[in-house]
Amino acid sequence: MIELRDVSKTFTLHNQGGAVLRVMSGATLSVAPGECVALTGASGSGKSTLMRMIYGNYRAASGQILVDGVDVASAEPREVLALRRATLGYVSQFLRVVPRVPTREVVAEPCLATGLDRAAAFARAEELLARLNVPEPLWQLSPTTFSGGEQQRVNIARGFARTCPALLLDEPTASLDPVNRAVVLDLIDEAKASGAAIIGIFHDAEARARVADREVDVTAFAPARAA
Ligand SMILES: Nc1ncnc2c1ncn2[C@@H]1O[C@H](COP(=O)(O)OP(=O)(O)OP(=O)(O)O)[C@@H](O)[C@H]1O
Repeated sequence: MIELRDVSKTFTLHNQGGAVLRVMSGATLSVAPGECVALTGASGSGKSTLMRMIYGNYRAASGQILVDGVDVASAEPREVLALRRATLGYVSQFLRVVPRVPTREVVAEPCLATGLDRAAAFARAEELLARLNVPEPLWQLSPTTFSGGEQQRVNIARGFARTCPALLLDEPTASLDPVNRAVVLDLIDEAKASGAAIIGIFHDAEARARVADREVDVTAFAPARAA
């Protein structure tokens, strides 16, 4: 479902004299449906960069990044957007809040975008908000004024609202209390059981051990130093 072939990445810092940073080369990785792979490696080794390349936020310098057969590395922006709508989900730690949109709708939106009818999309949103202990009186309000933890749980509810065949998780349990952390781990298990191919960054070692089938150390993809 997710397959990386010989992917490399360089950053060109235009505002710093055009300095070129080579951060990755030869990244090769394959994740099957129902499998969860945890990215590991020291800080700065490229875990987030790899994830952002798969989601299409960063452009790979070379190589192929196949998600459900679409090569994100060479796809047009509109193809990447279509892939995100239908196939590829991303759960980060932070919610991008759109003012005036009520929480219930923020969570239901990915389901509505895939054509689910409103009643079913809102029912799913409410189920997730309840499971993640977001108080019901808040559901009709925009999450703009919510606490950090409430916004994070709204974001997780949104990320798991629809069943994505491919799912990227960036620290999904970071700074959650034990009860909500357990809910998130259950949601990950459920996504796996429904066939999602998952790549995650989990600094929480216990969470990683519980949900990951395999670990991939991205340090192995560090570019060889020039002589
Ligand atoms: N937008 C960017 N522009 C320039 N360099 C970047 C950019 N994003 C990341 N880098 C560089 O790429 C390297 C990998 O960073 P990345 O954030 O992917 O590491 P990480 O393994 O996720 O680290 P951490 O565990 O600390 O979050 C770092 O050296 C970083 O400075």
